[in-house]
Amino acid sequence: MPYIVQKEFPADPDPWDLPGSLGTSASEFVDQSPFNNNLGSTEEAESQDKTQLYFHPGSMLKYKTMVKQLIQDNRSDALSHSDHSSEPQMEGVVEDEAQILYNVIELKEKGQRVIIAQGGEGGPGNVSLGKFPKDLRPLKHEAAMNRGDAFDFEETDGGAAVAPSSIGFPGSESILILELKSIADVGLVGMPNAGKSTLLGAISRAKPTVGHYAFTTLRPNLGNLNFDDFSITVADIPGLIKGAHENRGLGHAFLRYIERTKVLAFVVDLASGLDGRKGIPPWEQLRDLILELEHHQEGLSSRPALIIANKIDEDGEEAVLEELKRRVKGVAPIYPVCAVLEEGVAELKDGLRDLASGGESSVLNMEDIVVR
Ligand SMILES: Nc1nc2c(ncn2[C@@H]2O[C@H](COP(=O)(O)OP(=O)(O)OP(=O)(O)O)[C@@H](O)[C@H]2O)c(=O)[nH]1
Ligand SMILES: [Mg+2]
Repeated sequence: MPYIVQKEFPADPDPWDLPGSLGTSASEFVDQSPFNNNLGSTEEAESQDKTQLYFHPGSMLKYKTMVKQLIQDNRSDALSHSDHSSEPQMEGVVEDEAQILYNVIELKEKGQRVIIAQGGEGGPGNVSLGKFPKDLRPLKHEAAMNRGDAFDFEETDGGAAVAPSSIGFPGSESILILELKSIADVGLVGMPNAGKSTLLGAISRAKPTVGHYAFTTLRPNLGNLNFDDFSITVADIPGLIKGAHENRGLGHAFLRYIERTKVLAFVVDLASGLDGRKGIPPWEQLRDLILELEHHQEGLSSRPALIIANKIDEDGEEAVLEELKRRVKGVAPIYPVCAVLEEGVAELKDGLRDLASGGESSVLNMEDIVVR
C-alpha cells in the first residue's frame, strides 16, 4: 500500500453523556487544538500538525496547507527522479489520530456552512494526463500498483509519453453526533400520565400516542398552534419522574429536550393522589419537576411559565384545584383543562400565545410553592 491511515475511535460516545458538552464555548474548543499558537514555537506546532487531523475548520485549513506542501514536494521529487514514478511517496506521512472534540460548531444562521471533513488532494486527474491507452486506465493501474507491478511510461497513439495515474491523498473522516438545539417554543413538562400527549392532541392537529401507563411518550411530539398572525410550536416532552436528573426514567435525555424550548407549560394531574389514589398531589408534582430541572441545569426552571391543571372532569378535583391555586397563588397563571373533552383549551391557547410571544410572563420558583 502506498500509505497507511489508521483511525481508532474509542468506544461509541453516548450523545446524552458527552462530558462538557453543555456550557463549553467554541473558544474553549479552539484552545484544545494543538494548532493553537500557545504551543510554543511554530516549528514545534508544525511537527505535531503532520500527525494529527482535526475536525475544526481552522485546523482543516492548516492541514490543507500541509498537504499542499507535501504534494508540491512530491511533484518536484517526481520530476527530478529518472524512474518517472508519479506516485506520491507518502508512507507514514499522513497518520492521523482520532480525536473526540466537543462543541465543534453551533450552526445558528440560515445558510451557515462548515467543513467537517476535507476531501483528499490530488491526484492530478485524467485530464492532466491526456489520452490513456486502454491497458493503462487508472483503475487497472491502481490494482497493478497494489500487486507491486513496475510501471513505465507508455506511448499514446500520437507518440506522446504519459504517466500512469496517481491516486492522490486521502481525505479526512469525521464521525459527528449532531444535536438539535431548539425543538419548540413551548415545552409541555410534567410527570408521566399527566395528560401531556392528550393535551397536545387537543390544542393542535398532532396525533401523539396516548396511554394509561407511564412513559407512553419516549420522544417529543410536536404540534403547531396557528393564530391569525402568529404560529407557535409546542413539544410534548416525555414524562419526568423524581430522580430524573440522575437519569432515572431516561431523565437525562428527557431533560435535555426541555433545554431546547423557550417557555415552559407545567402539566399537572389533578386526579393524582386524589381520594387515596396512587400518585402525588399537583403542588408536589410542581415542586419535584422544578427540582429536577434545576438539578439538571441551574436556571432551567427560570423560563417564563404557566401551569396547566389537567383532568378537571375527575370527581373531587374542585377541592384539589382550589388547594393548588392557594399554594401557588400569584406565582404563575393556572389553566384548568380537561384534555380529553377539550374543555378550557381555548383559554389555554390564548395563554400559550401570550407566553410564547414574550408578553407579560411569570417564572415558577421553588420558594413560591407552598408544599406543607
Ligand atoms: N380523566 C381524564 N383523563 C385524562 C385526561 N387527559 C388525559 N387523560 C388520560 O391520562 C392517561 C395519560 O395520558 P397521556 O396523554 O398519555 O399522558 P402523558 O402525560 O403524555 O404520559 P407520558 O407519555 O407517559 O408522559 C390516558 O389514559 C389519558 O386518557 C383528562 O383530561 N381527563
Ligand atoms: Mg405522552
